[in-house]
Amino acid sequence: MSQVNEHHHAPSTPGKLKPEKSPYNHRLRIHSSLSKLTLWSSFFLAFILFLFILSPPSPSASPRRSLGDSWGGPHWEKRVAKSARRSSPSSLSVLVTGAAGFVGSHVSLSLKRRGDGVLGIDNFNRYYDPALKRARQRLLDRAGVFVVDADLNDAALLRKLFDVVPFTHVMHLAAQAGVRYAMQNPQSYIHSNIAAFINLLEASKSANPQPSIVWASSSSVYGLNSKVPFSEKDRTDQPASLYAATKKAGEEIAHSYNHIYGLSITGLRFFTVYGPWGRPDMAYFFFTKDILKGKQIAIFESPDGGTVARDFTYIDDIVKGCLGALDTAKKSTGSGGKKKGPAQFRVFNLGNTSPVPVTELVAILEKLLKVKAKKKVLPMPTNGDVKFTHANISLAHRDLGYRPTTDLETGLRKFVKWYLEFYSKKTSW
Ligand SMILES: O=C(O)[C@H]1O[C@H](OP(=O)(O)OP(=O)(O)OC[C@H]2O[C@@H](n3ccc(=O)[nH]c3=O)[C@H](O)[C@@H]2O)[C@H](O)[C@@H](O)[C@@H]1O
Repeated sequence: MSQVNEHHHAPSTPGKLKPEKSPYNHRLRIHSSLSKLTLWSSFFLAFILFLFILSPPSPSASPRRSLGDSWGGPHWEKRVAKSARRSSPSSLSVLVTGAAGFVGSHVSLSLKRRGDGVLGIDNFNRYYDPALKRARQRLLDRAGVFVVDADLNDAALLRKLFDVVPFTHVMHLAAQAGVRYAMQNPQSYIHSNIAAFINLLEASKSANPQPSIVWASSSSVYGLNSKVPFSEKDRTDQPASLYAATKKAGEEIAHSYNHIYGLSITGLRFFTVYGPWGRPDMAYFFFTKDILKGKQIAIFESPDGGTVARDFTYIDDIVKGCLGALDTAKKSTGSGGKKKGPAQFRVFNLGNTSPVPVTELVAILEKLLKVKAKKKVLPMPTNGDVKFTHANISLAHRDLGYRPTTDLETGLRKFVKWYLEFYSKKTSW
């Protein structure tokens, strides 16, 4: 989820519907009956509004935002608490940010399935089709995960959530993703990846108990690093995009909160995650769409004419890495907003350890879709793309038990199956 703040959560003010009094109603009867009518219809409207505010949001609610989406109130708090309730004291209670996003929805479902309490939050912004996010939300709703429709920059909301639920963990997956979009909308990266993250850390450090935090960084922090495979020890001070720079900044900000407040924080550097329910802004997704439509696709090659490759990582492997990170996270040490001792601080690569050229990705898609792609080879744009990514995952293997098992063809087969079903409209999600 990205955090473009399009929405306000001003409490509804039914009191504003007070009937107006006419100073002339003693003179003219007609005026009198008119003002009575106005009075009664105002009461009626206020009553309807009151009922509407009290009514529980329907699980099959339309993707449109409604007054019922505003947060607060006893019914809302009950829903929040219920969703976050764990099945046993040894289970986790996790606040998942970006829960209606690609990785967020998968992680939320996995946690819920194994008995953890999960509360989601997402701002449903329009970076890509919100209808897909709403479809993921419906899946979550059916599984018993409530997704609060709000922006992480809303500090009062976050305080409220931590008041209602003593979260043991925060899985922070909300972000403005995408490498190339940063040229178009730089502010959205600051809003979501910097400001929202700080807001979340502020709320977490003041919470009692302080949760342990696991969050999504990115392989893009390696930027112009040319030493392969990328190890956590390699330099990450040469970002090639604003997106990468904000993720790197997030890692440094996380360190300062760990140092000052004793928050336990784990950053996960994801490597080009793909799979069912994925993000339509990513190449494998829109290549599939365009190939099926017979539209030309652009395949980037590096400035020296070489292939561009990615360490594409399947969503189920990433989910296992996220759960491994949550399960091995130590407790935060602070309380009352004050550090009581040193806290855990970790960074892991979560990749597949086998880079595949984009040309190969396209060949697999052509095979699975049984359609020849109309390809055009173009020089890689200079707006943030890097030539090559390749993860060294020995640290994640050692500490999280992380071991990816899905190769690109197997994973893309699952993606294509989902894609065809989802967009066939035969299944209603
Ligand atoms: O690993 C990561 O850290 C990042 O992975 C992806 O970024 P990227 O690998 O650039 O993914 P895509 O945008 O799907 O591009 C995949 C490959 O296709 C190439 N590409 C993209 C678009 C296009 O039209 N043609 C093309 O050849 C890109 O150069 C790249 O090599 C995600 O979009 C980021 O949010 C994430 O943080």
